[in-house]
Amino acid sequence: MKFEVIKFSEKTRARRGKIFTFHGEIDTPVFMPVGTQASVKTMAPHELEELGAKIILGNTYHLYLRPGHKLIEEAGGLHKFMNWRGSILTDSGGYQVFSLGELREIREEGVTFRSHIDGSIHFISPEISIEIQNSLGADIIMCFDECIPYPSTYEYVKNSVERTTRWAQRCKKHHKKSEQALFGIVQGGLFEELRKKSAKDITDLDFEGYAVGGLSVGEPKQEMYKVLDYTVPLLPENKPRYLMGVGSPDALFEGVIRGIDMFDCVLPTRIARHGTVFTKKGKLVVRNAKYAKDFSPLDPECDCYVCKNFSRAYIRHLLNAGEILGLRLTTYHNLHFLLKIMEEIRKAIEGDYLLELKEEFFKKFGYEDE
Ligand SMILES: CC(C)(C)OC(=O)NCc1c[nH]c2nc(N)[nH]c(=O)c12
Ligand SMILES: [Zn+2]
Repeated sequence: MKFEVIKFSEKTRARRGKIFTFHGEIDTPVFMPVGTQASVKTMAPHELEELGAKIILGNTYHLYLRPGHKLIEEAGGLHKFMNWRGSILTDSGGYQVFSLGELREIREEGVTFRSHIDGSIHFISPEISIEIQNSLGADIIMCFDECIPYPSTYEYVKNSVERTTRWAQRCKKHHKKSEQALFGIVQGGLFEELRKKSAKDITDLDFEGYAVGGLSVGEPKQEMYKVLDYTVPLLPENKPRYLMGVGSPDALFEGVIRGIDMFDCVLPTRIARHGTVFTKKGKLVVRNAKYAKDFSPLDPECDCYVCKNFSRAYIRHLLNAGEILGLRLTTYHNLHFLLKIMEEIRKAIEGDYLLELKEEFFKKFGYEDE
């Protein structure tokens, strides 16, 4: 994997860059749609390509439990199995074990947990996580870390961060496949001293990219931005920076301005399935009765396939009738909306008007500016 910064923004820490993997070029800053179980829910690969998605996420935890990483390896790896021609980043399972699996035990060696699917008992260690990600064959893989719950005591966070660093060391030692780039993950909760210690210890291990983990876990957004203000500058300028689990429109702008290059979030696809879509003028709950006879597009300012061909009334009907097409149309539009924002952000960095774009977007979307 190669990363190039093409342009530094003058008035912010934003950067316009390019990541080169075996599966193509990725313009940054980039939003990565989440395809947890080898599918970005309701979207076919050709639709993701139409939308301009260049990299998607897969999850070690889910794919290990079902259908199994060995099966996917026999299929020729995750790209082949799901017939996705772009790039893939797999998360290490750390976060998912803590949030989905019924956690049984965290030890230095690794984590024992019950599967959320059938209750069977499993054990994942840094080494096993790397082996699973090697079998899946993603272009970018993540260290096995503990995503610390919020809120947590200083003591708990300190011990956890130190173990996450030892786990990162074990991941680096165990990772042999150079065609897969291994990223380190910085933790530390909301404690500045622990974030700085984690950033130093993880960057000292020298990875191909760095993620900021343990944010967007329920803390106030302003707290998250503060952590980024003092953590991101400690990460090498010539490596990609990835803010995990973050992706509401405002957080994308705030993260880019603070020097983040990569984002992932289930939000756009999840709220789509619940009938909420993004528009330039804010969120719109299209399954709401008030749209029963609204024959205008989801977002009159949107140029996506859905907004050019279908009305709010029709999509509302589909959702209320439980028609799967409804989920597909809201998902397609929300992904277009976020991918389009990232395209506008990339252009704004190139033209040095990122802050003006943010101002205009926030005002129209209805975000009260801080
Ligand atoms: C609650 C949501 C998912 C919104 O955010 C987070 O949990 N944010 C943190 C996060 C997301 N994905 C991760 N993967 C790993 N390995 N470690 C992490 O800390 C995280
Ligand atoms: Zn649209």
